[in-house]
Amino acid sequence: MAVPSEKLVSRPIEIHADTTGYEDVLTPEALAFLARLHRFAEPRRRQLLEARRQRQVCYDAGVLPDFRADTQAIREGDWTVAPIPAALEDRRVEITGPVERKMIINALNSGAKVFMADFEDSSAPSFANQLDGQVNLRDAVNGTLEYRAPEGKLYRVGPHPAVLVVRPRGWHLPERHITVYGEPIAGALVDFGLFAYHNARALLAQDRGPYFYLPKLEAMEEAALWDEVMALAEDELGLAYGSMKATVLIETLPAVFQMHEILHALRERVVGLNCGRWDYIFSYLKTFRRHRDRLLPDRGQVVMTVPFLKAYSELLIQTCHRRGAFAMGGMAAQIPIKNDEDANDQAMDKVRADKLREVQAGHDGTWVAHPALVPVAMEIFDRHMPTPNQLQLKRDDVKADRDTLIAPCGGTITRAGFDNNVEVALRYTAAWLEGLGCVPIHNLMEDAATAEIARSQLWQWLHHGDLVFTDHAPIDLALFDHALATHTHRLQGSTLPGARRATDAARLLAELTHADELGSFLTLPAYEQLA
Ligand SMILES: CC(=O)SCCNC(=O)CCNC(=O)[C@H](O)C(C)(C)COP(=O)(O)OP(=O)(O)OC[C@H]1O[C@@H](n2cnc3c(N)ncnc32)[C@H](O)[C@@H]1OP(=O)(O)O
Ligand SMILES: O=CC(=O)O
Ligand SMILES: [Mg+2]
Repeated sequence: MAVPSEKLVSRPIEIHADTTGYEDVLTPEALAFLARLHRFAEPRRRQLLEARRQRQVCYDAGVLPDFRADTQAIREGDWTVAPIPAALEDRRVEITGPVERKMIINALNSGAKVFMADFEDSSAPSFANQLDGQVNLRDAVNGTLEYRAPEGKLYRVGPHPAVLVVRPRGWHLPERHITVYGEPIAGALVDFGLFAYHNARALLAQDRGPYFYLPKLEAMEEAALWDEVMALAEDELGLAYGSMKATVLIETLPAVFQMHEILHALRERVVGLNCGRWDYIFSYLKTFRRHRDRLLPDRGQVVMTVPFLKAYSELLIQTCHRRGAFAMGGMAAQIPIKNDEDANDQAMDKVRADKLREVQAGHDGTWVAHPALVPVAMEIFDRHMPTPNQLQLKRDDVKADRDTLIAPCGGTITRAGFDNNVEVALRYTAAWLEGLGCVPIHNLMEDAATAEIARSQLWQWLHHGDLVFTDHAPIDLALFDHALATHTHRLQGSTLPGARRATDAARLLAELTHADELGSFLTLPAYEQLA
């Protein structure tokens, strides 16, 4: 008798988790919709991830990223993106945050123009976090979102909520709790698909729409896959072609060389590009992991005015405005500092300076991580951007060539910078394993992207041999092991987020840092251990 194949024994779509409370989200129809998206996208998604690996092999062999020869006609062609919907015409300040119930209400009420609801950098993607997020967002769209705090305070969405834009996970992350014929479905499709299935029609009826931020793309083909997934979803849901809108984060080094191409691939639905500066720095580190001449200094020194970051943000503005798309700025990591007025003033000044640089460069809007920063950023953009956006500012003066976009970054590696990287990478990973995707550490917002920078820098500094600190002391693995043990001990004995998973996080970080190769994403091995 023939042995039944995997396809015959496993059911088309299965959930490997407790679904109590999610029955209205995980309906048979919604799951069938996810299965269709999966069957359509999965083979290509795998090819695209393989193409990323192949490109990295070339970079490791010494090849430098560059503009593509085969897409020159797109870069030089005369075309623009489709008109931008009225609800998104003024996005001067956008607040971002996890899809947690109270925070969604606070973000919608924050006075920001847009709320980017984040299933990605600020979410530890446990099944409960991602599904609770879907329930919360569905309630927000239906107008039934409320939250009663343990101390009794009732949270409700006010009369003028920010416009909702949802960020699904990147193409690389699987959702192991949902399988199709035994194969995990992409996290990106789960976050996008469930949100679209339950909310797209309702949003369009409210003069808003199914709007998305697309993270961590590395090539125009990855954008094209999103375009086709959205077109399929529109077709399945009976929506007009192009009604789903996308803003793409340019947050990888390979993608900066394909910004025209990415806009072109999504031209019927793209609204803008965004400078995802933290992942971009991480991507610079990863792309050049074998290039000793492009090591980065302490992450505190890698600010937006260093040549490679300045060139990236200005080229993004020029590219977007040439195509009629918005050029969104990024996130300053400062958050309000309680109980220290001077330190708080200094932090707010840094945010103001960052937002001033952005608006004067020609950005059409910016990001903040905390409601208290909305008026700070708003004041700068209102003063310097009297129009809803700056599409008219073409920035034809910008000349960002390949060499500037990958220019080495001067600076120093200090003991304090090394130690801070160990502490942040450990504490963030430990908090993430407990289910928290964004944590304040030393008064800075730390999320998956900033933690990736911290752990990649450690790897880079430790695997290029013979590097020394500013005081000439050698940077070596014994020092790392010692710092890791010290911070693990400290975290274990504290009441900080992550205390319960400190040992697991330390083990993971030690493995990643001692490994001969820089791992592609911290969150991939960490996901195996996420409760
Ligand atoms: C690289 C990138 O991808 S950036 C984008 C991803 N990162 C983010 O989105 C960061 C989002 N920010 C956050 O998660 C939070 O601001 C943190 C974790 C950094 C700090 O949060 P907290 O420690 O709760 O800050 P704090 O105690 O000052 O909060 C005060 C109030 O503001 C609320 N709040 C803080 N940040 C946010 C936010 N981003 N959105 C909505 N509400 C928020 C808190 O819920 C709290 O509400 P309450 O007074 O009603 O209880
Ligand atoms: O997602 C934003 C970033 O800076 O990374
Ligand atoms: Mg990012």
